[in-house]
Amino acid sequence: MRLLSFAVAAIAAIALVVGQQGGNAGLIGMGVVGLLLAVVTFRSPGLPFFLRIFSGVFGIEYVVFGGAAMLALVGWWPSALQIPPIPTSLPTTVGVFGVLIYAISFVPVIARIARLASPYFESDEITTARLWPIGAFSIRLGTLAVALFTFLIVLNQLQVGITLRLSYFNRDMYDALQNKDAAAFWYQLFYVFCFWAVLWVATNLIEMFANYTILIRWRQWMANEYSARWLNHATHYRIALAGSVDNPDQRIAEDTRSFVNQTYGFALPLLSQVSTLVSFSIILWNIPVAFALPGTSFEIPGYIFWVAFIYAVAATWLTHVIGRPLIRLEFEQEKREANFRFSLARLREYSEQIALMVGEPTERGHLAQRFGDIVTNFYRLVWRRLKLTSFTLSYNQLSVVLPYMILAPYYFAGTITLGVMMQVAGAFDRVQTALSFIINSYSSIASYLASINRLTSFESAIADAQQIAADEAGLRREPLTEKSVRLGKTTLNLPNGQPIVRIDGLDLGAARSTLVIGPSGSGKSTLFRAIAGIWPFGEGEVGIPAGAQIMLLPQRPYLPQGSLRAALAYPSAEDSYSDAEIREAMGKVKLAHLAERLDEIDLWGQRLSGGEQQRLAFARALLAKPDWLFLDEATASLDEKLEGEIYATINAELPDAHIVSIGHRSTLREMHDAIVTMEPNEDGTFSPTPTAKDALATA
Ligand SMILES: Nc1ncnc2c1ncn2[C@@H]1O[C@H](COP(=O)(O)OP(=O)(O)OP(=O)(O)O)[C@@H](O)[C@H]1O
Repeated sequence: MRLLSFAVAAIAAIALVVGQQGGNAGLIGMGVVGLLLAVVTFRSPGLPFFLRIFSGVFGIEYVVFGGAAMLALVGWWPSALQIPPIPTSLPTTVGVFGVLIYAISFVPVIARIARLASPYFESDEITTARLWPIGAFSIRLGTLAVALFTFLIVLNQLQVGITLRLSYFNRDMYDALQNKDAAAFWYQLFYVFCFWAVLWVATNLIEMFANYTILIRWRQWMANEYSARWLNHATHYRIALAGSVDNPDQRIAEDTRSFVNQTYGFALPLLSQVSTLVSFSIILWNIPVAFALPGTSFEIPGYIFWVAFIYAVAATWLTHVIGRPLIRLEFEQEKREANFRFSLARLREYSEQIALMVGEPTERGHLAQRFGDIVTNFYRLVWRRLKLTSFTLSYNQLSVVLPYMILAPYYFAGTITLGVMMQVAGAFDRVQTALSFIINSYSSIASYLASINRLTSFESAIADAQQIAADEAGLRREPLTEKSVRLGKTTLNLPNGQPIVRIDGLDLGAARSTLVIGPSGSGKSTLFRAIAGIWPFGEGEVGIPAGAQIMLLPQRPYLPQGSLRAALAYPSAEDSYSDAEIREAMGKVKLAHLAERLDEIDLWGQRLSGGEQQRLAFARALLAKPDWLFLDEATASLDEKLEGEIYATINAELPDAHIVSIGHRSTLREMHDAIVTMEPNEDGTFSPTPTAKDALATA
């Protein structure tokens, strides 16, 4: 912050010194200083964190660069566009300084936007772009994004220039009308207006296309990036365990979309508003109307400018006060909408179970309650928006007449012409709209900020989940050189820290097959989750044979959307196995009757019986040939005879694999070489303890 304030102060001081001497040269000087600053800050890795955080699209260098280029341009333009030079006296510097401070008040939000946006603009991925007349070419994604964005900024600035030029057309046209000068009037209309108006339309169309292109590219990248991070290292599971964020699906689908759309919908207008502000302020500043402070002969320099400035700043502040609760309300609204959608999706998923239980009335009540939540918050939102709109509407109405109220006395006294009065009214409107940009877009800013908050908290939840995984003090997975799964002194906890399983040493490699038994809720599945590496809560070490392939079959297998072949090959790709391999595996797990439907696309999770789904999971194991196979009640839906046959098949087909099962049936004991029982401890936890088969038989 200190560095930024220093930069602003430096620009202002240089403007003051050089500006006092050199008029337009002063502005060009400011521009040059700004450009230098931009070049220095441009992604220098050695810079302090505060400056580097801005090295994305909204990087401070871009803001400084944009501002500087604009000042240099304004300094140069007067001769080209007949704009009077900006006065370079002390009040001007104070004014410039004030506007910059005003802009800096947005820094904290900009910092958060930058954090979310910069990875895209720094991406090293290579992509294909198409540009007329060159055609397709390869380019770094980040470079393309920066190029497109820069192009949009330039276009945007050009549009501000055109508006500025049109304000002079406005003045000249009204003056021609007042002077009844028909030739000048038609000249203005045909030669001046037509040219600039055509250019205006053309730039808008080009901007629109470039805008949509970057929007969809950015959104695609963000959705891919968030999905990847969410799926990486079972982060999605850990986030759900920790319960730290609601509806991650909404964040990946909805919030990335609104973030990208609104970043553009907000950033580019913001930039053009700043340029508009500077250029039209110059017009206002130079209006030859004087206002002496009452009782003195001191005339306020740039009187009209100050009226517009103070009027807009005061209104912006009021809008902020009235509209601030909208941010929280918008956040809440998004959350409630997502909850409602999620309830509907769950209903669809568990449709059969609900229909069997005749749970529809309860579900209807549930849905009505969820929608009721939406409505309650919606009314709060509407009420707050009404309050805000009543203020902004009144404000906008007053803004139409205010400049005329101020200028009319000067017009009637003959100090200014009709053309000047019309131009000033236009300029006043533009300056105060630019300054009160927030006023007119507070509702959309509120939902934008809500999206930013949701994405930021999603990012930190992902980071937290990854931190737990990497936490040295927690549960660690260690690669072992020998072929064994071994746990030393280890404790497994619930997410709230309460211990559930204490292990004093457990070697699952001692026998080829081991059965884990114990009371329900004693932590058998949690033990498997810890071995699989998805349970992060606890302390100690879980030794896993290095390079070994471990497969875990749960009681309810997951069947992805798509063909039966894809379900069988999962988690490998659909075409990973030959047709013959798949059919053979199906035959071995007694699913031959489904072989003809391999390429049928269906909701297989709802089509197949529980037992068929479990056998399908065994076919997966036969195809994948893991070194270790963990079966968590994976045969619970099969009758005892079929269960015995499946175990026999697995033993025959995967003779080198270690098998560890959880199961309650006593018949399972015969199919395993060793038994581990979850024995209760005095503190309510359970400990896996090797048990002799004979002891169980006599017990
Ligand atoms: N995500 C979670 N959050 C809080 N508690 C959990 C979570 N997962 C499991 N538990 C609790 O941990 C305990 C052990 O659960 P686990 O599923 O490991 O038991 P289990 O021995 O496999 O039971 P069962 O034989 O009934 O399948 C249970 O009391 C369960 O309620």
